[in-house]
Amino acid sequence: MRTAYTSDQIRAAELALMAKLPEGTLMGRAAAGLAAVCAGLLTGVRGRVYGSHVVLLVGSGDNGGDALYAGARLARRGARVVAVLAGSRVHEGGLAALRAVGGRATDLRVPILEQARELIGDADLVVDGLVGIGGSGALREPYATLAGLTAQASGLVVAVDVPSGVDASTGEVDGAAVRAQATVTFGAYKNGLLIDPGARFAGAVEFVDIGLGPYLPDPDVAAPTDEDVADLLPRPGAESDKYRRGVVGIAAGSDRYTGAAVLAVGGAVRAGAGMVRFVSSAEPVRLVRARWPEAVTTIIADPLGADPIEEVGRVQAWVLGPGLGTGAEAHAVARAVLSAQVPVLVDADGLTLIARDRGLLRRDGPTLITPHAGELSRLLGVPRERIEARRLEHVRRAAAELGVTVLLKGSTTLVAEEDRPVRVNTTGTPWLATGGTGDVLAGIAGALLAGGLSCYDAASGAAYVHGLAARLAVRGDPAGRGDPAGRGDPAGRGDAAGRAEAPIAALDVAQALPEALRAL
Ligand SMILES: NC(=O)C1=CN([C@@H]2O[C@H](COP(=O)(O)OP(=O)(O)OC[C@H]3O[C@@H](n4cnc5c(N)ncnc54)[C@H](OP(=O)(O)O)[C@@H]3O)[C@@H](O)[C@H]2O)[C@@H](O)CC1
Ligand SMILES: [K+]
Repeated sequence: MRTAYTSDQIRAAELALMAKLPEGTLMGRAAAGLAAVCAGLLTGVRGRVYGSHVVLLVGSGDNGGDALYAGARLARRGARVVAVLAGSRVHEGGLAALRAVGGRATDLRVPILEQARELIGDADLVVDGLVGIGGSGALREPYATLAGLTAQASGLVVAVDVPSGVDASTGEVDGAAVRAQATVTFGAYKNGLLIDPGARFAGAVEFVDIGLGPYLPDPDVAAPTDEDVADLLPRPGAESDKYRRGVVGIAAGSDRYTGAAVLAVGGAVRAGAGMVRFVSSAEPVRLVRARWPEAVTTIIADPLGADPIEEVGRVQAWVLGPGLGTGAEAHAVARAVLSAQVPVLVDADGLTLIARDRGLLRRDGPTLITPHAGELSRLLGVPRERIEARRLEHVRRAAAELGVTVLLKGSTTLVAEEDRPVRVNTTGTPWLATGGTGDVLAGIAGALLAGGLSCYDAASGAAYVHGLAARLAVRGDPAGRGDPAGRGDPAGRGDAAGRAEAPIAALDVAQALPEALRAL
């Protein structure tokens, strides 16, 4: 599990560790790690460090100090290093170290932005040491303009600890921020490096161990890895039969919306459900039977009757909602499904129904909801843009207010449950933003719930394999990866290895699931 922390958590751990070490030790470790990463990148691009132009953007705190000491190390290897002193103060020790090895600082008599514009444009490497975990709120001037100027850099941009302008604790970006190709982070991951929009600004994250590990508390956020997900996925044993592997019921589709049902059933079948029981009206049942003969289907004879799902037989978990519709009949089906005591996943139209009738959530079994920002907006009465900008805050709020497990879909999918670290999904690709992929995800998570996983594990496991399958489908990449940042290219142009990407349809994701599961 890759764990991440808030600024306050990191600071407390640093204080405890610092108390045991001579002054300056931690900054020394941080700067050495930062310089090593920068040297490696420069060597990769130019063949050597010697003679390269390096510009340090230096704020008034220790983040600037790290940049200065790292700059001194690069200057010792022959780089031409200039520090842009942007703050009212500067880390004196760092500046002295840089000057001692021939590094320069900007002339304080000439307007800083004038000098910076030219320097940044010509640099092989810009090191962003404006603010780190001490930053709060939108960047003030001149930092904001300097951060904006890095977008015009023709060379590499490397952020120190966290890109300036990204809130390290939340990933929120309020105004200008540095967009880095790489971020060198010290001691532990910060939440903002994993959660969008901040994560998009960080580029590839390089971790430098400064010995903080034993002093860190329980994490605030955690990102499962291949091994974590492989460990939690149910695997059939010799004793398994279809019932023990888990029967998932899917109540989805309507005569008007049939595709969502086919996709949700596909997700469940391909993710390894022991059996899928599909229940709906006649037309979706006909189409599901045609596409997935594995599913056992039931046509609801009387949606408004006493128990519309009475005929369905035993299931260990339900998926409710994709394409279900939002009328009186859909509401009656939702009420019947939610009155079962097994885990229920609520998605799509099911979310519209519970937004209108919160009483549906008062139930005995565990509930997992899987909204995107728009659906969560209706559930919480908060504008969609606000949710997109503050994903961590709102996924937690939804879990607390609704008393359910929440999977918030989007560019970084988050899973929240009260009193647990928020799980962040690191697989996926921007190509997943296409109709129907959410229905496949619901089917996968339903299969995992029926297989006995908790809502928390089923949601994060499903998001992970769904994202891996999507990458496979997009790239034809047998390992489903090939991207050092572990993320798709935000511009959707291709991964770091230059493999071409192609658009995918939701069914492609379902079809790629077995290969994704094999790759784990
Ligand atoms: N502690 C450790 O053991 C280690 C810490 N390490 C490093 O220290 C970093 C933390 O250093 P830090 O605490 O000095 O804060 P930092 O991030 O440099 O920024 C503080 C200054 O920024 C300013 N400022 C704030 N918000 C702003 C805004 N919106 N817009 C503009 N300015 C803003 C504010 O300036 P002021 O307003 O006071 O002039 C404030 O003084 C950490 O990220 C890591 O890199 C490593 O060396 C490893 C060991
Ligand atoms: K920074």
